[in-house]
Amino acid sequence: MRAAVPDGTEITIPYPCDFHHHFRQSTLVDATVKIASERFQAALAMPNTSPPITTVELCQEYYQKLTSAAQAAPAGAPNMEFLSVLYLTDMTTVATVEEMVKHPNIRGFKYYPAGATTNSAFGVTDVNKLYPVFSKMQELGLVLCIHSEVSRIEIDIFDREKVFIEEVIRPLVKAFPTLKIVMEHISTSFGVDFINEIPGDYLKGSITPHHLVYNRNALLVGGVKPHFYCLPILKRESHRVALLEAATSQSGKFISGTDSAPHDQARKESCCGCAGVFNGHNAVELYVEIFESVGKLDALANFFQAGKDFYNIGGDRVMKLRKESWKVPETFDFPDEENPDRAGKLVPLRAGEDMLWKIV
Ligand SMILES: NC(=O)N[C@@H](CC(=O)O)C(=O)O
Repeated sequence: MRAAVPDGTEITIPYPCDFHHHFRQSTLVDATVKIASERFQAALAMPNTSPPITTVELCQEYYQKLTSAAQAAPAGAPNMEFLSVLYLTDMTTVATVEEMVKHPNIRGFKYYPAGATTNSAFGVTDVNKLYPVFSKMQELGLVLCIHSEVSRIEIDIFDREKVFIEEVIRPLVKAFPTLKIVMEHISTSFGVDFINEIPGDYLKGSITPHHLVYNRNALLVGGVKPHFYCLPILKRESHRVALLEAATSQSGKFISGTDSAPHDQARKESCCGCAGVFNGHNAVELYVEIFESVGKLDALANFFQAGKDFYNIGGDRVMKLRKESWKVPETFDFPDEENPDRAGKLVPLRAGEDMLWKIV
């Protein structure tokens, strides 16, 4: 254990961005945007809404909705920037790539293997058919964000990232060496090793706070804890340690992406609970806390800046944080998306527990 810095210590970091955020749709948007705007200069909005954002038109409608919500938010950053990605399907065409590049907020595609996670039923079933799309993306400098897990039922849930790397990503990177790719929310040492192995600046890995702080014991020891269930699923301790070494390595290959994924409490605490951790309210503070725990506060700047450089987010805004504890609420009251007349609740990550760092 490293010596912790004393209470009251202040640090300054590049204003964080979140390169993987689920704002959801309908009644949740105002609340998720308000919370995110208190912490992030820019956020990449995930397109696995219901219905999914598969066209430029749907994307721009959603972008307007997010932007209006940020402007209406009483606190935080009214200038918060939203980056958009379209949901890649088997039907996506080269013409769509040519159209989307005309809109500066649209940065690329999100590739969900069909069946891999929440609202991924319209995702990709045959990656080879999309090679012409990737070729055009490479030519135009768009980003391919990938949920890097196979979804075949015979593959163990803890092995899905490892298998996907060999079956899909390695051939993809070989075929398109200058296509900008983000392996999102990597969860294993296999993801870390693969990203480190590929030279150049075209392949990045985003890492969530929960994969840095928790291993699968948080989910499974002492009873099943559904609020720690997410995809990719939390892995064993050696993988968490590898992720933390990667995030703090200052290599510029690993970037911030919270995967804040709110689901109503009733749907999480269920006999078939859905995947997703809600951390939009404390993600930055968690990154700081875990970097501090290994004596690597100095590496925060590289971690946050690497993603901003990759996605060309300019500006020299900074964020100050102080070592000062505060308590995370037990729940947040949110309208229920599926039944707006019902008062929904979200259970945040670290519900009822203390955080060690506070945004000044
Ligand atoms: N991470 C999750 O467990 N869930 C995400 C989808 C995703 O990013 O995989 C969601 O939309 O709920």
